[in-house]
Amino acid sequence: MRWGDLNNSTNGMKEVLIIMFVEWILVLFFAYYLDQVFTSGSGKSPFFFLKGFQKKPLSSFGKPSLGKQGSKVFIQMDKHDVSQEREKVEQLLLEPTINQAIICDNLKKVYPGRDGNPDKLAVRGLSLALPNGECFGMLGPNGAGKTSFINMMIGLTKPTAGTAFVQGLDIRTHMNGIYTSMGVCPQHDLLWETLTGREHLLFYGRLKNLKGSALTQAVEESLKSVNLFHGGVDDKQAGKYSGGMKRRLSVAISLIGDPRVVYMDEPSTGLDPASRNNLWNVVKHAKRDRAIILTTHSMEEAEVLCDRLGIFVDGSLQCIGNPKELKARYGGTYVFTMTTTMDHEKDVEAMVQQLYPAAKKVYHISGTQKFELPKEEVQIASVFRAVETAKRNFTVSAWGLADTTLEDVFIKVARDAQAFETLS
Ligand SMILES: Nc1ncnc2c1ncn2[C@@H]1O[C@H](COP(=O)(O)OP(=O)(O)OP(=O)(O)O)[C@@H](O)[C@H]1O
Repeated sequence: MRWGDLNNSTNGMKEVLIIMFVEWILVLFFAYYLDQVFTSGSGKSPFFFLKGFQKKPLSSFGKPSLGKQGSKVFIQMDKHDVSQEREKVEQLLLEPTINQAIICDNLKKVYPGRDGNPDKLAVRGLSLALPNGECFGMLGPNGAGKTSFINMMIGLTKPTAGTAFVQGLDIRTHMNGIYTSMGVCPQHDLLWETLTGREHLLFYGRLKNLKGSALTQAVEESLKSVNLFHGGVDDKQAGKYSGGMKRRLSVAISLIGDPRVVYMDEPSTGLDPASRNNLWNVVKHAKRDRAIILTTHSMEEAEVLCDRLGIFVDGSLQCIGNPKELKARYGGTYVFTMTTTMDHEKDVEAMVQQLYPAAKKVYHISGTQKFELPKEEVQIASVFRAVETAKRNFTVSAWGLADTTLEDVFIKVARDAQAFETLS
């Protein structure tokens, strides 16, 4: 066959080539469609191509947003601090500055429902701006969407809507550029059992473009900083490390190569108190000149390490601020606890009600009761006097008066958000 034979109507080659070309175009579209609908993480609705024809709503910044999950409709009302953060993001997007390490712009993640289940809205429009040198703590109950958020930021999954900018680069289009300045400590250690701690760091150091003596020095400093240098542990296979040692190695990996932005997903899980303190010192030192996003279930860790905190419940930020601000905003109460025998519970309740009629019982289990007392009314001396009188009338095994802790704030915010979710 020669090109000239295509004009010969008797061999039919021209028609065959046209059919192949048309088939190729159709199959290309079909493959693209299957990829969009079935790809893990970025899976879209089977009718995603119709979205372009739908009328787009005007900007949703700062306004309550209405959404639908399965047959359930939810109304998302931003709290004042959260809408302020949104406005800040909006402003920063209009006038970008180099000072911001991370800007999340209405980031959303929806996992398509399978087997008749409704879609899962894991992240419902997160707006957040993080300057260089800030450690931001993300707190939230299990399943709140923290890992889904981090997975989008590190390029493991694609956002369903919205986007984020890391050092000015868009996570949807410039992930390769972002990888060079990013460190990650995942929730579950991703280590090679047969490689030593030192080999892991050499490998990741090379990925970050470190070479020669700079690489050797960075690896050594890194091993020392997480206490994996002495006693030959650096040359032991990671498979033989304890859980705590693996965790410390994961943190060291996330920090090697001087990344500008680091994500740490529950970094101190499974560490004993001494190793945890050591790890906190590493993070405190590291956060001086880089932005860190850290998820944790430990309120103590959040208070020690984070400059600002966000409490994340059911895919949305419920509040944002530094730990002191949050305690002042959501606290406003002292917590009075008293333990007696069960038959004197009523006496304790009567005593508290008489002292502070606005007191609220928040916890009660076999003789131990907790009350929230309005801070502005409480006089500590009168509480002491009332307890002394009570002790003369019945046996008090233990009692205490405490200021609001971050844990109280967390429980309150999570409970209120879940109650609101149930109501709507
Ligand atoms: N690939 C997936 N497909 C469908 N649903 C998912 C997927 N990954 C997570 N989810 C759901 O999304 C929600 C958020 O999960 P995510 O793991 O992000 O929460 P989390 O806050 O990190 O929880 P934890 O503190 O337990 O790690 C959960 O309800 C989870 O079941």
